[in-house]
Amino acid sequence: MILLEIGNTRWKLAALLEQELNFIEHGEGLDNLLRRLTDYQGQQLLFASVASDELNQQLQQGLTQLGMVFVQTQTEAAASGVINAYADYQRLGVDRWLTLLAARQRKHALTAIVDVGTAVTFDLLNSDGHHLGGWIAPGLNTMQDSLVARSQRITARIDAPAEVLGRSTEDGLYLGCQAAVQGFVKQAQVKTNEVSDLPVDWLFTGGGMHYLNTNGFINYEIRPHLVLEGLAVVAADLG
Ligand SMILES: Nc1ncnc2c1ncn2[C@@H]1O[C@H](COP(=O)(O)OP(=O)(O)O)[C@@H](O)[C@H]1O
Ligand SMILES: CC(C)(COP(=O)(O)O)[C@@H](O)C(=O)NCCC(=O)O
Ligand SMILES: [K+]
Repeated sequence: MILLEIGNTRWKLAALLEQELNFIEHGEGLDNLLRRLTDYQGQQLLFASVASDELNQQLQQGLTQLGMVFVQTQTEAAASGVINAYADYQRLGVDRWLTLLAARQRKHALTAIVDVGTAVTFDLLNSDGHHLGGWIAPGLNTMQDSLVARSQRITARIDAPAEVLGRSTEDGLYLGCQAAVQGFVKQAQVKTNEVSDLPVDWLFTGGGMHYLNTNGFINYEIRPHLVLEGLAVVAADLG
């Protein structure tokens, strides 16, 4: 079965073969995705998307044209040993939901999940499988973009400067936004330690995960494909 995650910036594709997850590729844009999927014509596909209904419809049309049998998975109130914290459970992003399902399979312990993508999110899952809730903030590029859009004299750079303090607008903006992401993660650690005295397992995922400074985190893992791992859990339940 083919697994697909549609994030706000990138799609990620994997193949599930006898319960083993094999990452294929990530990319941007629906056209590129559908072109890539021509290699998998006629296969079964399970996908999750945080994109607009319009884009999801275009995707579904494209999948039908490729002869693919597809299922779109959505956030649930409870599944696979995880209980969603939201009163309005469907509003929890399906990518966040899937990271919770993946975390629960891994270990029954207090687990903190940080996804560093278009948004930066933090979610806590306790050892009973209760999702305790979480935080959402703009990610690095989203923060840069918002200041570029809302000011007159600010421009952004894409790649990381080799400095600690910016001596240009672009460097200062990048470094400041990066510090804000890092501060979000540090504050998540402070709050988590307030919630529980127990040791906490940290799972970091998302496009920016490799750039996080993990000093001060003891039990942590970088899991690049945690959302896809969650899709594999759903796939196993589908049978
Ligand atoms: N050094 C970094 N620090 C924080 N975030 C980063 C960094 N590099 C890239 N990113 C973010 O990663 C995002 C892409 O990651 P991804 O997990 O694929 O996002 P999404 O799931 O939202 O599509 C980009 O939008 C970018 O903001
Ligand atoms: C918070 C998100 C924007 C993160 O998206 P991403 O950065 O992974 O593209 C997404 O999970 C979402 O649209 N969530 C719905 C709101 C919520 O989770 O409460
Ligand atoms: K994501």
